[in-house]
Amino acid sequence: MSVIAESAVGHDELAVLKLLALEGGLEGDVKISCSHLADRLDASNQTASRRLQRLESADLLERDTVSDGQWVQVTETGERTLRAEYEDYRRIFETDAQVALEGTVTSGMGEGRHYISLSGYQRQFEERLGYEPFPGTLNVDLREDSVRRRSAMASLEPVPIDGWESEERTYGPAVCYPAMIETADGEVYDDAHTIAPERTHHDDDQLEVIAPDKLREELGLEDGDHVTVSVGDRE
Ligand SMILES: Cc1cc2nc3c(=O)[nH]c(=O)nc-3n(C[C@H](O)[C@H](O)[C@H](O)COP(=O)(O)O)c2cc1C
Ligand SMILES: Nc1ccn([C@@H]2O[C@H](COP(=O)(O)OP(=O)(O)O)[C@@H](O)[C@H]2O)c(=O)n1
Ligand SMILES: [Mg+2]
Repeated sequence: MSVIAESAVGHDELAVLKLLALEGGLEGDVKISCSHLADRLDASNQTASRRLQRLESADLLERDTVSDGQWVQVTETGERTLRAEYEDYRRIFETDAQVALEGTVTSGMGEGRHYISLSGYQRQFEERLGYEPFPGTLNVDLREDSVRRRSAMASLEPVPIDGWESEERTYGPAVCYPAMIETADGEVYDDAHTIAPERTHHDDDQLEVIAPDKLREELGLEDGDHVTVSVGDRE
């Protein structure tokens, strides 16, 4: 059922959702009539009504019908769907903008320390990031919307760290981006980088940050503390 409902939502329905949001549908209920909507869409009343129905079935919209029209409100799922579109346009038009990711500090598996200390990586950090990182990665458990927004980092300029080999084994490459961390108290640390190792035990919801200093000490961070990591060069 939900598959049918979801597949019924295409670009035409999204256009209606956007229109309703423009009329205030995100902030609260807006009152519309099908004929007004049909006018705006340059479509028939039936078409306008069908699109509203599909949006409602897909849980993107809530409706309350009254005698002279209907009250509509864009749902949380609806807002998320619009935001995903917005992120796409951001990626098209805003190259090199900052991507702000939010989450909470968390402990990992204690492996970051080992990898960051290896000379095959250290050499590259000093050369390409300009510092010797504190041995470890500060792990940030990203909020759901930030996990999605993370893909916007693809439009930023990365600092590549190459894979290498020792006598015993090979080590994978990683990608770094310049980053700034801000705590809930407004304390800021500027010279950090995010690091995404190609071989990792973590999923997309974990962001790893490296810096010349121990960030837990510099910023007084403990597990569960909220941080914003702004990724990308400042304009
Ligand atoms: C620079 C760097 C290189 C890594 N290379 C590898 C690798 O070659 N193979 C691997 O299994 N994990 C590699 N990892 C990933 C770690 O095993 C681990 O998944 C990750 O860094 C999280 O560690 P943490 O939970 O201790 O913070 C690397 C991590 C970093 C930071
Ligand atoms: N720049 C950094 C890097 C790591 N750390 C912390 O240093 C410790 C060692 O890092 P790690 O990656 O080996 O450990 P976990 O992230 O697995 O807990 C962890 O407590 C990290 O949160 C930090 O405070 N500042
Ligand atoms: Mg770590």
